Amino acid sequence: MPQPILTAAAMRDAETAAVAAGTTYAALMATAGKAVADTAARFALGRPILVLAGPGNNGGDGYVAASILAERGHDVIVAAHGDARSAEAIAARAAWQGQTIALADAEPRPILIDALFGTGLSRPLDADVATTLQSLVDAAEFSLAVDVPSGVDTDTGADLGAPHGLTATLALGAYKPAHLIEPAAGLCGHLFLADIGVPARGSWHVIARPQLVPPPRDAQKFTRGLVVVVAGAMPGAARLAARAAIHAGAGYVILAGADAGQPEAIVHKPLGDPADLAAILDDDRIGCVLIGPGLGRDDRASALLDIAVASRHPLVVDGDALTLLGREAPHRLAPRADIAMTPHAGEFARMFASADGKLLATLSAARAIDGVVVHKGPDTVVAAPDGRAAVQIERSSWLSTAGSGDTLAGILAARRATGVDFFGAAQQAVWFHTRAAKLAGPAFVADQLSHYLPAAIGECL
Ligand SMILES: NC(=O)C1=CN([C@@H]2O[C@H](COP(=O)(O)OP(=O)(O)OC[C@H]3O[C@@H](n4cnc5c(N)ncnc54)[C@H](OP(=O)(O)O)[C@@H]3O)[C@@H](O)[C@H]2O)[C@@H](O)CC1
Ligand SMILES: [K+]
Repeated sequence: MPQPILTAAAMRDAETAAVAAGTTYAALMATAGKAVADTAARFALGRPILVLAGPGNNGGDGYVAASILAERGHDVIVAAHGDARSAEAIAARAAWQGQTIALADAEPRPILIDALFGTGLSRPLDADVATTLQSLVDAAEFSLAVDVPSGVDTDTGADLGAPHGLTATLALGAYKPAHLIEPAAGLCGHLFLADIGVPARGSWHVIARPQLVPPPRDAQKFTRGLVVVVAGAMPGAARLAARAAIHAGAGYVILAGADAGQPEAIVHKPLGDPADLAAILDDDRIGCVLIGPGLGRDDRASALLDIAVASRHPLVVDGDALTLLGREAPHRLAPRADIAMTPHAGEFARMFASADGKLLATLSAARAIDGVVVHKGPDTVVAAPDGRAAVQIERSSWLSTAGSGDTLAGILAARRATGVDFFGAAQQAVWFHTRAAKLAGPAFVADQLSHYLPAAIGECL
């Protein structure tokens, strides 16, 4: 099973369930604190440690970690902020035998453990706390956030005054949205996950490496998956998408409305009148249609979009087609089942409201169109209308290049055409896209991405 992603409330529920099943909150805190101590010790290499301990159970984890590290012979000082509140945090603080100073008096030390606030943060950090925390992080050689960086909203990933430049974050028990959704994800540094013995389940998870099987022995090009890519005003974008589709496992790719270019295996079909598209799409062998990359935004583009929406095949809507739909997206796509769209942040904002953070906004969009929404970015979210969501954890910032989105859309169409449903196909597409980018190396051109897709697929067989 891929790793689940839990909100703060869901994590608390999981802890409550674990306690009902026989453990105690104190035992959970002991396990969490030990995980923090183990991780800090790996990187401390004997250097002096400063633990910042807040008033809640995050601070409690910090006191436990401080005690374990001191017992192991490390030089540890705790800087406390606020009185411990919960019974477990009070006990953890009482058990700490070493030096305790006030946060305001803390001097930098090479190793910093940030246990000020965790999933219980309920408002932005006070300005003086944020300033002190930032200066201690800046001066540290290695800084580790306990559970989440202090000052991020666990559920939305909003920055509520968290420090920039943390070296690492140790997620306790399960990933939370803040570990994966920007801007909080970018503030975590290296991400580690500690099992604290709390069984965590949910309908959200991180995107894992796909598991594929080769085509069956009796496979032929049409059963492997027939993709139709519709070209428009800027045919280069559709060509990139078609190339990605044929490298991503589709058996047959038709580029409607543009010269195919390379590779020759892509089949070109001319589109004189938009109505020609209806004839091309009248084919039961088609496994997926992609419309949008370089489509244009004029009347002809809109007519092509209407024909694609009216077709009976699984449909990927991307690029210009999303801008054409705008706020009308839920209405114009209402007659459709089996649909996926791939907006970047700007296209998403033109179609849907974005309150409540990226994860919830994408889930609500998926419900609105009754289809899968792939909300692209460094923190791509794939959401299904039934409430399932998957978030990218492997990343490549080199994917921020022209044609990258066209390539993703082509991969998605190919994976859907192989028979995977859109929720699964979208996760595969996001994974292959990122993996191909890593294989391509730095500063690649989007045209090159397709060539690395077969190797990425090969890693999943
Ligand atoms: N349950 C368990 O056994 C386990 C829990 N674990 C650990 O517990 C963490 C969650 O603990 P938590 O719920 O106590 O929340 P946490 O963030 O430490 O502090 C909340 C306190 O801070 C206060 N406060 C909030 N915002 C503030 C602000 N801006 N400025 C000032 N104060 C502010 C808030 O006050 P209030 O909002 O009530 O006014 C409240 O008093 C979790 O992240 C993990 O590390 C795991 O180890 C597993 C075992
Ligand atoms: K923290």
